[in-house]
Amino acid sequence: MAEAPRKIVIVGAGAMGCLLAARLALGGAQVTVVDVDAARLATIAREGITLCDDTGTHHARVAAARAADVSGPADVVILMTKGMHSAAAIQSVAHLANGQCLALTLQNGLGNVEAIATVFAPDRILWGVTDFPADLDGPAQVSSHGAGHIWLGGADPVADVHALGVAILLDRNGLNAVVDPQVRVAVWEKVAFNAALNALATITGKPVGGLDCTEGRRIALAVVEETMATAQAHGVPIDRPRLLAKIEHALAHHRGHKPSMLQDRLAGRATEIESINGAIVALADQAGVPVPVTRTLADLVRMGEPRRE
Ligand SMILES: NC(=O)C1=CN([C@@H]2O[C@H](COP(=O)(O)OP(=O)(O)OC[C@H]3O[C@@H](n4cnc5c(N)ncnc54)[C@H](OP(=O)(O)O)[C@@H]3O)[C@@H](O)[C@H]2O)C=CC1
Ligand SMILES: CC(C)(CO)C(=O)C(=O)O
Repeated sequence: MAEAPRKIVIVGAGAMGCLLAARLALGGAQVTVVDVDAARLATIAREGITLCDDTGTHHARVAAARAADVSGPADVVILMTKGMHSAAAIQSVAHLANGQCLALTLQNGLGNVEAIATVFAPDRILWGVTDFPADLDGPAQVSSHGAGHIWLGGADPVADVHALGVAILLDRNGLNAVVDPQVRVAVWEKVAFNAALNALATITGKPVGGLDCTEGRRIALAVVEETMATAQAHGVPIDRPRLLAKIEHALAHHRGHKPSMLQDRLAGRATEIESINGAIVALADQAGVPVPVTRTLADLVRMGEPRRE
């Protein structure tokens, strides 16, 4: 797809979904957000989304609807729920998965592409990562401070041809997007980053800047080494200096940000621990790679999860 798509459906109108929706709508795209929270949808439909970023406060008009009420055709469906909701969320928009519609996930963790692939054909699925921080300040109010980027590509090489058009769409709306020919590596690097910082922030209750101490750095580095060994065993060559530079960037520039996993913990919601640390541990066990620190962080986060009745 050489031309940038314009009709966008964002599934999951939380912090990241609202950030993407506001930026795209402010740039002139037709954006509809979908969520399971009827009250949030009603607020967005009535008031639009308010975005506070380093350039000021912006109000974006965005359509909002329940999944079943969204009619196609759409150019792109962007999945932005938490990982444990991916399967249900993508099934809810299965009626849009026809014709030329693409699906993109910028979610953290592993397993989201597999959920999308139950609905979209392999040549329509894009994946990627973002280091934009986003915090919900109200049902339709999001803030994002500090620099951020998006890296994306085809989840399967047959989808690579569509990556440029979507990257152009995101990039021209201030979302600093590029096509990454090594997007699988980027996704794994982000998983390592989140396994270190998000889990540690959730356990300690500290925002990113609170992890910038000898102990925080020692634990984060151990998780990085373990995830690198796991990735290597699965044929994914993580770039160590680049990953460490991303962690340093977050420690320096996202100091006040509460990682999304900590936001979930503070709100009493389940976290993405299974698709981040849990997924690394499962893949490490398959390959016989020891990951004691990552496993311990996973167990500590699990101990704080809301009880399943
Ligand atoms: N926030 C951040 O700074 C960043 C987040 N990410 C990643 O982006 C993804 C989204 O995170 P974030 O925006 O923080 O998450 P949020 O929890 O803020 O938003 C997710 C939204 O999806 C909704 N949802 C749940 N199930 C469904 C469903 N079946 N259909 C439609 N909507 C549903 C949730 O509703 P309810 O609350 O009722 O469950 C919620 O409104 C995650 O993978 C996260 O790790 C990546 C980079 C930065
Ligand atoms: C914003 C960022 C990159 C840092 O923690 C993130 O991925 C998250 O909050 O989940």
